[in-house]
Amino acid sequence: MPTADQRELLLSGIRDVPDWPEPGIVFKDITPLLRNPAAFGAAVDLLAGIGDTGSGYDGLDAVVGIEARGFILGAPVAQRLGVGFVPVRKEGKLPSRTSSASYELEYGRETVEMHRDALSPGDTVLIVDDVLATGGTARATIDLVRGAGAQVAGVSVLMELGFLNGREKLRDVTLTALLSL
Ligand SMILES: O=P(O)(O)OC[C@H]1O[C@H](OP(=O)(O)OP(=O)(O)O)[C@H](O)[C@@H]1O
Ligand SMILES: Nc1ncnc2[nH]cnc12
Repeated sequence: MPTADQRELLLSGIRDVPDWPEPGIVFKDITPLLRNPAAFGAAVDLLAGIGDTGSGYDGLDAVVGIEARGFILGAPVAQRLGVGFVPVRKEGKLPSRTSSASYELEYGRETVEMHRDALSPGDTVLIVDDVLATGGTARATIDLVRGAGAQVAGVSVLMELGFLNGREKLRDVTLTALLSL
């Protein structure tokens, strides 16, 4: 988990954009964080479990990242931990045979897909994304991973929007949110 200084660094890179993508939504924009190498690096290390209180997730076979912002964070986390990366994509983007799961978002409905041969039974993965809001995206991803016979070591997100209670949908996994907003 972040130290007080790391928390400030991460927070300084997250910008509120009111009424985007639709009226009433306050969008948490992480592009300033990505632009700042110190903040981006801290986010990657902390999502990988590397920090004051840990030396990184052990025993993983892959990191699963969720399109699109989960790719930006998840791929370097995989590299940091020395494992491969599995993309979970929005419907119709993956070229080979897929499994799919649908869910509701704060703003609309989505389907996510994963290649059927991306994971093997018995694999253990860490799921990475930027935001946990209603929890629908993470829930669907967990279900895809488990549907492949793999295990979820944890779900790590940069921030959790506590007022949306996404955590309630993820009671059966270890959820790590670097920030609760
Ligand atoms: O907890 P939930 O309510 O499911 O919401 C969280 C998801 O919403 C955002 O993705 P979005 O679908 O907006 O896609 P993007 O990363 O392509 O912008 C965010 O990156 C998470 O994946
Ligand atoms: N308010 C929000 N800001 C950024 N990403 C999100 N994903 C779902 N809700 C979001």
